[in-house]
Amino acid sequence: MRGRKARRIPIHRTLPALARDPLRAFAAIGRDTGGEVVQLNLGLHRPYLVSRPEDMQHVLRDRADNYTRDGMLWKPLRRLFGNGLGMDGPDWARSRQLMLPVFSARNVATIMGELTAALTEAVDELDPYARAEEPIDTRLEMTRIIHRALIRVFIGKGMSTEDADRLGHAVTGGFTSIGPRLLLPFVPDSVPLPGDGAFMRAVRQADAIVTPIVRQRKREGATGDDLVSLLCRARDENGDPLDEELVRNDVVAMFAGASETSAVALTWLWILLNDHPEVADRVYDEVDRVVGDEPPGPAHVPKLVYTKQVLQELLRLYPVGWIIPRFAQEADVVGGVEIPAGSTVLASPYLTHRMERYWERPYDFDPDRFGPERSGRRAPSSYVPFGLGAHQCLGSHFFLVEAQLIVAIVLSRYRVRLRGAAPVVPQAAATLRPRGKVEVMLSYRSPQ
Ligand code: HEM
Repeated sequence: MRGRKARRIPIHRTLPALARDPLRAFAAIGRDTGGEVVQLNLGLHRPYLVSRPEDMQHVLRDRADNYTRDGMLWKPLRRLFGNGLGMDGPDWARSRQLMLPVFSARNVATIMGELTAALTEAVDELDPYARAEEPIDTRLEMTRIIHRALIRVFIGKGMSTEDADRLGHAVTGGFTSIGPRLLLPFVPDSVPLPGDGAFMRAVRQADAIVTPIVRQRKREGATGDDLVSLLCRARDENGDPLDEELVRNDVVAMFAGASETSAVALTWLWILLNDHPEVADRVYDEVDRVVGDEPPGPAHVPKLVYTKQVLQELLRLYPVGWIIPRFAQEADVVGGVEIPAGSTVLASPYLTHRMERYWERPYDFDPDRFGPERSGRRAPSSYVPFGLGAHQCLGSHFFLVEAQLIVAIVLSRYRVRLRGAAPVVPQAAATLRPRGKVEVMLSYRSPQ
């Protein structure tokens, strides 16, 4: 099968613009090319950019065997995740198979009570800020709340809240410090780059926290139904238990996949509600109507319909996983364009979600797009915040349920206002996050 050579977006156009404001440059390329597969000329590094729904399907789903997690992003991350869930190959396939039931809608329903308790206790810790009328650092607090939930429902006993926070910092530190290796994927591991030391410290810290828990769980017989026990009890194709390192790798990969993404998405939430008061009013009204004077809990989740639409639209406009890099093992043709073996392919949900062909007024924040009347008209794979195909996010349902609960718990107690008047702009790092610190003020909605 032959295709045409990719149109090259030249270095003088891409590099300065990408360095100044990668997202704006990215969006402009997407607009100009109408979703055609193009090659970015970044000097030594020349990745292919993919965004049309059918091309996303090809790369991430239909030919997932050819487009693997290697090269850009994944090569440096391998040192943190090791083999297993965070990577590719037989260890990944086994771990994914093992973990699928944990993330099923049925299992998420059974852990929802525990999840609500963990989230409610974590939100309680915001009370002193509301009483003292002091701002909270949204990203830090959302991260803390998410860590509390993750340890309670997935890791079980054995990890203290301090260790969960330290593991979270290690993972976030790991993601931040691999920045230079992300930008310079052609530099061999043997050549030191800034950030390497911090990254390796993060890897050692993750080991020091998770490995003793795995050892202890194995010693005690791993009878619980948390994720660590499940992995400790699992057998490989020869009937042997998974080794300690593989269990450690899967726990770190799950924690990393769940915490940074969820915390960043929930930070965007308060910004968007602040910028769109008419949407915020509807969310407050829905929480009041559905939850009333009861403590928010699992029974309310299916009724928080508009809240879910807001979360879905938030992930359309700001897909936290804005690019999903892959490495072409063999030559292929995508969207009529030749992809040589060994190329980096960047599948970009950020661009897919901004294509006018699939989205009316794509730059507007409009949660009604996800209402029952308009959802049915959506083209397949035009909404991909959780990826697609073989590696599609395991935690997407869990995230939406968790976020609906957080919104219900927070908004039934407090009115949330963003501090400062300057508009918040996105920053493209390993995740698509708001640039700088985002602070909010909480005030009680009813007298205390
Ligand atoms: C806003 C929240 C989230 C977003 C935007 C998100 C996004 C994604 C994306 C785009 C992928 C695909 C990566 C790829 O194809 O290489 C992915 C994979 C994954 N996510 Fe999520 N995620 C979120 C929350 C979660 C949560 C809460 C969990 C777990 C509790 C989780 C666990 C995972 C795992 C384990 C994978 C790897 C699956 C595999 O490789 O087979 N994610 N996520």
